[in-house]
Amino acid sequence: MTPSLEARSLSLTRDGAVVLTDVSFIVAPGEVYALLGGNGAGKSTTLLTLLGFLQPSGGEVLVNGRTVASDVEAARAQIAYLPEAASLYGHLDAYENLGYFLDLAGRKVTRADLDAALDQVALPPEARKRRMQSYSKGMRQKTAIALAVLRDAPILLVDEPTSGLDPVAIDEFHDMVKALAAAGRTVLMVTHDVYGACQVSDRVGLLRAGRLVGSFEAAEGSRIDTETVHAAFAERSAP
Ligand SMILES: Nc1ncnc2c1ncn2[C@@H]1O[C@H](COP(=O)(O)OP(=O)(O)OP(=O)(O)O)[C@@H](O)[C@H]1O
Repeated sequence: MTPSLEARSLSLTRDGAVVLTDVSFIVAPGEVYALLGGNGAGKSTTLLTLLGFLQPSGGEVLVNGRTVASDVEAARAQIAYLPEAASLYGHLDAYENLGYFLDLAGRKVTRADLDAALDQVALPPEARKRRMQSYSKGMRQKTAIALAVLRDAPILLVDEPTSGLDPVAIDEFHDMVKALAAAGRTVLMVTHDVYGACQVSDRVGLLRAGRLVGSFEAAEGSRIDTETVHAAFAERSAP
C-alpha cells in the first residue's frame, strides 16, 4: 500500500544550521503517527517540509507516493494543516469561518453539512453563532478540525494539538483523532506530550536534535508503553 506520508533520508539546513539529519518514517493510510521530541528537535520543520514550505537539503518527502517538490499544490490538496493556533477569524462565527474557508477551497456546502461536521467534533450548538474571539482554544481547535473534515482532506498534520487544553478537551481531541483515523484519515501530529502520543497513536517516532532516535509501535491489541517512551525521551544523549 502506498504510504500517505513518507520522509526518506530527509536532511535539512535552516540559516546554515543543520536542523534535520537522515530522518526516515512512513505513515500508512488510516494510521495515527506521533512525532515526539523536545523543544527545537525539528518537529515543526518536518511538518513544514511535508507541506512544501521548506526544501530538503538531502533526501525527499512524499505525499501519497509523490515527491512533494514535484507538485507542491497536489501535495497540499491532500493535506489539512492545523497549526498550534488555529488560524480562523475572531470576528466571524463558526458558520461564517467555515463558509469562508470552504468557499476559498471551492467547496459548496449547506448549513446542514456544517452542522453535521460541527456535531462530529462536538462543538456546542449554542456556540456556533458566537464570534470566535470568545471561543476557548479547545473550541477553536474543534472548529478547525470540522473545517478539515469538510474539506475532505485525507491527511491531517497537527502541530502541538493539546498544549494549553484542559484534560477534558485533551480527551475529546484524542477521541476525535481516533474517530478520524477509524474513518480512514491519516493523522501526523507533533507533540511534546508522551502520554498523549502513546494514548492515541499507532506509532511514535522520537526526534532528538534533528535525528529520529527511536520508533515505538503498539503490540497487537494494546497501547504503546508510556514508560518506555518516556525513558527514551528523557535520555540526554542520542544512542
Ligand atoms: N525560521 C527559522 N530559521 C532558522 N532556524 C530555525 C527557524 N525556525 C526554527 N529554526 C531552528 O530549527 C530547529 C528546529 O526547530 P523546530 O521549530 O522544527 O523544532 P520543534 O521540534 O518544532 O520545537 P518546539 O517544540 O519548540 O516547537 C531549532 O534549532 C530552531 O532553532
